[in-house]
Amino acid sequence: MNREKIEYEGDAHISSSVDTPLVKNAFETSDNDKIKNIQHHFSEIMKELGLDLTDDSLRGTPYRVAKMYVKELFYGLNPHNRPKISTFENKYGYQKMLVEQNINIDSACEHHFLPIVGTAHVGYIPKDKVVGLSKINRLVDYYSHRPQVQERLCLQILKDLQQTLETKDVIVVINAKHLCVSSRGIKDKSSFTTTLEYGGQFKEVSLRNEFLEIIKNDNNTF
Ligand SMILES: Nc1nc2c(ncn2[C@@H]2O[C@H](COP(=O)(O)OP(=O)(O)OP(=O)(O)O)[C@@H](O)[C@H]2O)c(=O)[nH]1
Ligand SMILES: [Zn+2]
Repeated sequence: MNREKIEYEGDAHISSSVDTPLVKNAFETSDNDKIKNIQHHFSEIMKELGLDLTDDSLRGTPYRVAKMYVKELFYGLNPHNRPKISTFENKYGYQKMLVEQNINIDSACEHHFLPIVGTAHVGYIPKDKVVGLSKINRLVDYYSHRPQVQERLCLQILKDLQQTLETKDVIVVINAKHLCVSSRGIKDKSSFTTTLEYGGQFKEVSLRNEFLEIIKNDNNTF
């Protein structure tokens, strides 16, 4: 069996209080073994539901679901998958706000394992470092691909960017729809959830309002 030992030390870039809660040995099992184990358990769930696993359309589903969990939906649980964030010296001396808007959010609710879909908007005021634009989107994607609650997702993105950019002057807004609210339970199709977290200069109402004015045309259709 191909086992690789990976020491999980939490998200090196964020404080432990906003780490995703994981059991200590979460990364002692290789991806391949995780897929094999989840495949087994998911086929038991399907059988329990009365589904015929000899049917050619259903036969591959336990493997498909297992691979999707480990490699696609929850790849962000593995700290080795954190994107490499290249930063550059702020040679041009840009000192105003930079806003990366309408970043796609594809996440999953940790209470029901149902999708959370929406958009994130990230603003920051550079000090000595600027970041490659796409890296902000990549970081949002990484933290989204875990079982999440929206509040923690917002904080994880904020803390990581504050650490990476060496400035507290960061703001993160997420607008998202939770399928656990819209497609089951209360089945409210119209509501969505907004979270915002910020630090440094964004504690000032006027700067925060400037940011909120810039993002107000969020053309989110969910
Ligand atoms: N704060 C927060 N709550 C969330 C998030 N995603 C889902 N939830 C909520 O988690 C709660 C779980 O509540 P429970 O009462 O344990 O579960 P439930 O019986 O399925 O709840 P209902 O959805 O009301 O049927 C629900 O109210 C969800 O709406 C999130 O990102 N943040
Ligand atoms: Zn949920």
